[in-house]
Amino acid sequence: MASGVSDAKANTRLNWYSEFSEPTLEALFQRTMQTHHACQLRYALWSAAGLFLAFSLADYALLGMGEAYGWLLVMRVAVALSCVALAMATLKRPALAQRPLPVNVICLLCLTGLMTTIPLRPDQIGIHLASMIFASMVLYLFVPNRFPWILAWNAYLASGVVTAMLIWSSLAPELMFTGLLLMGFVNMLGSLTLTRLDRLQRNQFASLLEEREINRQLHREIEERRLLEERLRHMATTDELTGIANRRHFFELANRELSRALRERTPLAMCMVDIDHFKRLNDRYGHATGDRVLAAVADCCQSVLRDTDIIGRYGGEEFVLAFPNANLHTAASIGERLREKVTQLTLPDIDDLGPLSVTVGISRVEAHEVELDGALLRADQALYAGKTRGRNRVVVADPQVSLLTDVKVSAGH
Ligand SMILES: Nc1nc2c(ncn2[C@@H]2O[C@H](COP(=O)(O)OP(=O)(O)OP(=O)(O)O)[C@@H](O)[C@H]2O)c(=O)[nH]1
Repeated sequence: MASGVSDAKANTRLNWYSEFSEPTLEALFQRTMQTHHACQLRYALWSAAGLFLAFSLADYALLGMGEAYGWLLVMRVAVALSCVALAMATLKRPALAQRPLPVNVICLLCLTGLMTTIPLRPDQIGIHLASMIFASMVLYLFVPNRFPWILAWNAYLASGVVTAMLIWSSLAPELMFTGLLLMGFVNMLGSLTLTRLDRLQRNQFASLLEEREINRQLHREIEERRLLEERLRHMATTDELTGIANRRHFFELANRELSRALRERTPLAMCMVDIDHFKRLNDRYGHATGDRVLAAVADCCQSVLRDTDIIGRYGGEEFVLAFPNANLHTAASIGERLREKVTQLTLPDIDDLGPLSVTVGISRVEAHEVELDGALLRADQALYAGKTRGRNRVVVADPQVSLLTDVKVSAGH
């Protein structure tokens, strides 16, 4: 995690004009800020259009209806219309707010328009200086332009206003000096404020990216841990070879069923299944084939069970099953179905496997029993009886009649 985050940090260095040094990161930042920049530019444009038009009233008051006023009015309307046009365009295409060309054309129009008022009203020095300071602050604070461009436009504004005043207004040297000092202060303050704002925004953006990266990595680690836990749980509860419950897990599930059976006074039958002559099969075909047969028999057993029945590997080639809500008769019929199915079992690529069979022992948990041991022992005894009676059969242990009864006597082999 540390390396990903430190990589992200290394990419967030800022250059002298407070943009990310990494171009792709700067592009991402610009994309993220696009709507905000477009909105900010629109406010600036609407305000500029309004101010330009509003000042035509002041022009009229000062100049009266005449040629100078006419020219001023034309200039003001032209600038205001350009501002409105760009503002409308950014509504449809917010990306325009970050394009140098449209923003700089508007800057040129507004600033030049502002300067043209000087020769037309050369005696209004105070108003010109105030307008210039106001325009300069607007450039720094409200026009979403890149810092070098903003510096360039301020330089244009300052030099233009000074030149115009030198040419058209008879400004006293000390007033000119005060004006220049004022412009210097405004530009210094504007630059500092803008770089500080830019840095703050980008640092916040970088922190957000870093936080997102940490979150992503955390999610990945949580997911990996969840998968690992799932695998461990699976390994702790499942027999690797056959995929059914291992002995410990089987008894956890079977004991839960026993508690339910005792609580609800419902029957619970137990069943032991053992593959016949498995040693012979192992000796003849090898352990690998023996393993495949074990897995196939486990699958076969599972396929005849009801949803509520439980199966586990007891050990070696022996399986243990629990049939909730099943009396001896039901359990015997499931056992018989299982035995029958195993006799039809084949392995796809082994033709001469010979007949497979299992012997099944069945018992039930008696009313007075609170543990599975007794029923398991009786199922095991029934299984043993089945083996001695010739295998490939289902034998039921019924303690009430002290009998081990074959469900159906099948030919042993
Ligand atoms: N391939 C394989 N064989 C196993 C595994 N576990 C136990 N066995 C073998 O299963 C065989 C069990 O043999 P026995 O207990 O004599 O029983 P059997 O040959 O099936 O004879 P009956 O049960 O009397 O019909 C032994 O040869 C064990 O080595 C296993 O996981 N894989």
